[in-house]
Amino acid sequence: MVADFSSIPILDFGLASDDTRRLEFIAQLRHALINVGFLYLKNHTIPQPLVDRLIDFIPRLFELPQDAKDDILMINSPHFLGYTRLGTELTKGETDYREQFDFATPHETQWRPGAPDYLRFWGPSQWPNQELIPGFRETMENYLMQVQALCYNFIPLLAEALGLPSDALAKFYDSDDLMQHRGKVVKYPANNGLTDQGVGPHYDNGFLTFLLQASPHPGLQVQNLSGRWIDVLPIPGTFVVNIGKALEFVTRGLARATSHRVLSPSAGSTPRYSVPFFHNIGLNVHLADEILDDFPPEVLKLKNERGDPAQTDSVNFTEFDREPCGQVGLIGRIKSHPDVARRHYPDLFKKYFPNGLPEYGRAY
Ligand SMILES: O=C(O)CCC(=O)C(=O)O
Ligand SMILES: [Fe+2]
Repeated sequence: MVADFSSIPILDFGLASDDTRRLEFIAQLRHALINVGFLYLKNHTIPQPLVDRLIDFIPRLFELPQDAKDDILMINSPHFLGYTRLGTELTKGETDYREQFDFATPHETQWRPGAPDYLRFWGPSQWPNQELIPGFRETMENYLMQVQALCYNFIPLLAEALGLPSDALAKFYDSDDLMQHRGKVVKYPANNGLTDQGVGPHYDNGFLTFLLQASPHPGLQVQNLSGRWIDVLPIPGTFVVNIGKALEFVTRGLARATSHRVLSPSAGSTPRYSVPFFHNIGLNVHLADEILDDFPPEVLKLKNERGDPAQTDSVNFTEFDREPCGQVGLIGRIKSHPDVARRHYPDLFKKYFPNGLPEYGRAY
C-alpha cells in the first residue's frame, strides 16, 4: 500500500511545455490521477486579469435584484442552465445551502421531437439583463472559452500520464459544434445554524473539472482512501483540477474520481464563492463499449499498490454501465433539480421522484 494522501499535490503547468521537464510533469500527474484524483494547477494559461475581472463581478451578480435573477430561473430551461435560488438544490436527497448561476459554452440544441431526451440536456444559456451588469456576459463567455481550451490541452496529458498514446482520449469528444461545457458561479452563505452542507458529498461527472476558488474561504474538502476529509484551501493563481466518474469508469478505476463536498463558511462569515467548470465528453458515448484496458504494467502496478477506497460518502453517477453519457448527466441533473425536471422531463421526474416534489427548503 502507498501512504494515503493527506494533502493535494501542486503541479506546475509550465513544466508540461518545457522539453527538459515534461516527463517530470507527466510523472506527477500520474501520481495525482491514480492516488488522489485531485491536484492544484499553477502557472496555467488563463490570464490573471481575466480571472480577476470575473472574481470582481461575482458579488455584483448575486446582488442583482431578486426579480432580475428570477427572470433567468433554471426552471425556464430544459438545459438546466440559469439561476438557482438558495436552498433549492439537492445532493444525496439533502438540501445544499448555496445559490448559483449555471452558464455554458455556446451550443445549438441537437434535439428534435422523437430524439432521445438527453440531447435536450445541452442548449443555450440564459444571461442576466446586460444593462444591470454590463460586461459580465462577455467576461464569463471569454472565461468559459479559455478554460475550455485549457481543458482540451490537458486531455492528451491525461492520456500520457495513464501510459496511453496522447490521442487515446480524443474519441470521447465530438466536433466543437456538437460539444458543450458548463460552468457555474456559486455563492455559499455563512452557516445558518441549521445545516453546514454547502454542497453534499458527490463525484463530478465527466473526465475533468477545473475549479476556481474565487474567495479565500476554506470549505472544499476531499475524501481520502481511508474516508478522512482533507481540506483543499484556496491558493491564489491556481485551479483545483479533479477527475470525474466517467474517466474512473472507462479506466476501470485506474484514474480516481474522488468524493468531495463543501462545508458552509462559519456563522457570521462573508460568503464563499467558487466557479467550477465541467469539461464534458460526447452525449452519445457509451462508455461501457469503450473501456480502456491497454495500460502498461508499471502503471497498473501503481493502481494495485493504491488499493480501493475503504469508505466513500458519495453515491452519484453510477449508470455508465448501461446508459450513454448524456443520459447519465441528465439523470444527475434530474436528481439535483427536481423542480426543473418536473416541468421539462415529466417521465424521468416520475421515475426518480415517485412521491412527487421533495419538500426542499423546509428548514429555511
Ligand atoms: O464550490 C466548490 O468549491 C466545489 C463545487 C463542486 O464540487 C461542484 O459543484 O461540483
Ligand atoms: Fe464537484
